Amino acid sequence: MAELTYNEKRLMVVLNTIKEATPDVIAGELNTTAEAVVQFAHLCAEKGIATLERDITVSYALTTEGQQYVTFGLPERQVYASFQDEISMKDMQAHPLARIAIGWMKKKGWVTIEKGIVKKTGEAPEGADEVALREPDASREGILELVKRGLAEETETITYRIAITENGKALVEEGLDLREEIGTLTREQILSGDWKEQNLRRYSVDKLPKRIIPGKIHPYQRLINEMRNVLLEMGFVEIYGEVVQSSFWNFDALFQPQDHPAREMQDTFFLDGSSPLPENWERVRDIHEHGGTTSSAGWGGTWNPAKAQTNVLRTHTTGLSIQYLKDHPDEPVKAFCIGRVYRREAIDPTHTPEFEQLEGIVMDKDVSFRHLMGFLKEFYGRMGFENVRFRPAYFPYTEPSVEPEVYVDGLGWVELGGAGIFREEVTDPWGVTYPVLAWGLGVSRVAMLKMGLRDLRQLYRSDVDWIRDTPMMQGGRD
Ligand SMILES: N[C@@H](Cc1ccccc1)C(=O)O
Repeated sequence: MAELTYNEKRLMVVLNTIKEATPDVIAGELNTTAEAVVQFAHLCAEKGIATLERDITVSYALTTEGQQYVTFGLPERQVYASFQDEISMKDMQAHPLARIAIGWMKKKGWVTIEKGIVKKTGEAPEGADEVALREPDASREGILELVKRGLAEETETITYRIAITENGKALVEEGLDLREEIGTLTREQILSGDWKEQNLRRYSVDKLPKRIIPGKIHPYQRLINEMRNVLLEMGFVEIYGEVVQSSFWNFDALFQPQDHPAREMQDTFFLDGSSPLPENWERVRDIHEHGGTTSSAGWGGTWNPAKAQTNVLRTHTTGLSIQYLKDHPDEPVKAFCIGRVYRREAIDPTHTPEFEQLEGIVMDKDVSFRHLMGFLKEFYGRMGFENVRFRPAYFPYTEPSVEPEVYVDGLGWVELGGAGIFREEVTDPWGVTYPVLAWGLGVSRVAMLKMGLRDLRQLYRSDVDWIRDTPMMQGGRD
């Protein structure tokens, strides 16, 4: 049998003398609370040395309203007694209890009502409810009737009886070590060797504790926080922006031609509203039409301001970078943004119409493509991707453009975003003259790789088991 705790032993000693008692009585003996006694008894009962019987008794008491009727009777009885054989409804209504009484008198068959006259039927025997009003425990049927009417209330009392079993008696007869238990040792007790004399509380080291499920940050949010910290540590400032953007900032300012396929309905969520164009929008128009004051030839054709005003759910965060540059045209600029973007994608394991992007820009005198690759290597390295390489790519707003790839064990090289140096067509309208390194990446893709997910949708489901079981990432920080 498992060791008894000090408290269980004390309980057993008391039980051995009194054999059986309520928790209150034992609590008095042990100088503790009845609740504690029930708990000790429960543990002893599990060991078969005591029994714990639980008894629920239901009792009834009148409510304040019920008490008001004890002396003169229920409302229907009082009103019934207030007239002879019959009374007009109108006269009866003068009685303060008439409103409650009328329905009950009818229901109980004491009266009939015809043409505004209330007539006694001749019989109005005392009901079980009236008996219960006098003596709440006399009639169960009656008291339940009163409970229904809110005139009485039910209260449950739980009583316990604790008794000793034969095994329990035998155990106490054998003798129990009743020295007080201690759970901690002092330095003195250890030095003096006194600990050997102490009755140490036993701990079961092979028992698994109950699983504790504390609140924790969602694994995806943790990763986002981690990325944010990496960039803050690298000296970037965070920028924020609206989810709803004008086509102007989402596309035109980034030198995406107005007939670019990405601007089609099937790729972008277009909204009903529109936004006014910013100051100097004409420069963007000129760039598109003929290159404006830059060395560019532009896209040609006529640029349509109405098209640029149409609102969209942002398809990338790059529109925020260019707006930030417009407001901060002087070097140096090191800024990043983490935000949700929207694309009209069919949902499958690797595509969702909403996902997060991380975007960064660096603008300074003499920064070059090598710096861009250096920044990206540094960032990916801090995110745990040691091997990074770059493949040539195309974006309408950068030149040169690359797609960084990271090496992932088991998967090989995985594309992880886009990067490049903003074209003059993008920077010139806002008076930005130094080179701007720009890059963006899909945060959810990084999450898939880091968490080994096969299905991107897992990040957005409220799957509490997955959230609980996903460990805090290695090297992850808050
Ligand atoms: N906006 C690009 C990423 C990018 C950002 C900045 C420069 C170049 C590319 C995308 O959505 O994929």
